[in-house]
Amino acid sequence: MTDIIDISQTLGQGLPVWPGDTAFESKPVWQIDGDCPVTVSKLTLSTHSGSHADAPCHYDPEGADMAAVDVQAYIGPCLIVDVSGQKGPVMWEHVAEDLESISGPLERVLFRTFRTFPHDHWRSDFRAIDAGLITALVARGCLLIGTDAPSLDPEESKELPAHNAVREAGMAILEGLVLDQVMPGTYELIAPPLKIEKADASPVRALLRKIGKNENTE
Ligand SMILES: Nc1ccccc1C(=O)C[C@H](N)C(=O)O
Ligand SMILES: [Zn+2]
Ligand SMILES: [Zn+2]
Repeated sequence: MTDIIDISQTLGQGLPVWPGDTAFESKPVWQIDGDCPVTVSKLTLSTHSGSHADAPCHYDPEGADMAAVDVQAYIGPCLIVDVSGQKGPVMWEHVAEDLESISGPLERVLFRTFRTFPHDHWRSDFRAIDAGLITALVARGCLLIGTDAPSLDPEESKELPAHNAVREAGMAILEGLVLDQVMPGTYELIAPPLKIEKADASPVRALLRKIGKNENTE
């Protein structure tokens, strides 16, 4: 039985995207036929398509692009926390008990906010992460915050408090993860972004490897 869990959305036609953003499209430029030995396609997509990493330049005009971020943040031990039973923004008090039970540094934390991930429709009412929770995670040595929601902040937010708390701490961000089949617990995260110059985000193939004591570890 594999110890790898794929927590990535599938990028394909009809992928739900941020209202007004670029729809995902894959079109062949060459196709295998009598004269042509290969198929080569052209992808058209938003940098924030599906499961993706934000680059600092997405929310900070002076921020680094995707080619300049430290890839180490996206690989290493992580904690999966299930907050799908609560409503509204994810607050420190919702997760204090889970996190305080973990001794040592909490380098990466991924939050499951959906009971069932909306693979085929956009959910504008997704749950944001409260900026105070991010500040509390930074105090615990957190390098990366991840969520199954398409953003850390509410869809209509203009102030982006959560992204700004991340900016101040220099944390890494993963959004659009698929966590509804994952038991809470400790795993190894493997989710490096593509090295794209001038990009404000990059799709990732996000994977978890079972390592720690989880309810589902044999
Ligand atoms: N595509 C967009 C278009 C306009 C405003 C936001 C988005 C986002 O995708 C949000 C992004 N995922 C974020 O990091 O919050
Ligand atoms: Zn994003
Ligand atoms: Zn974001």
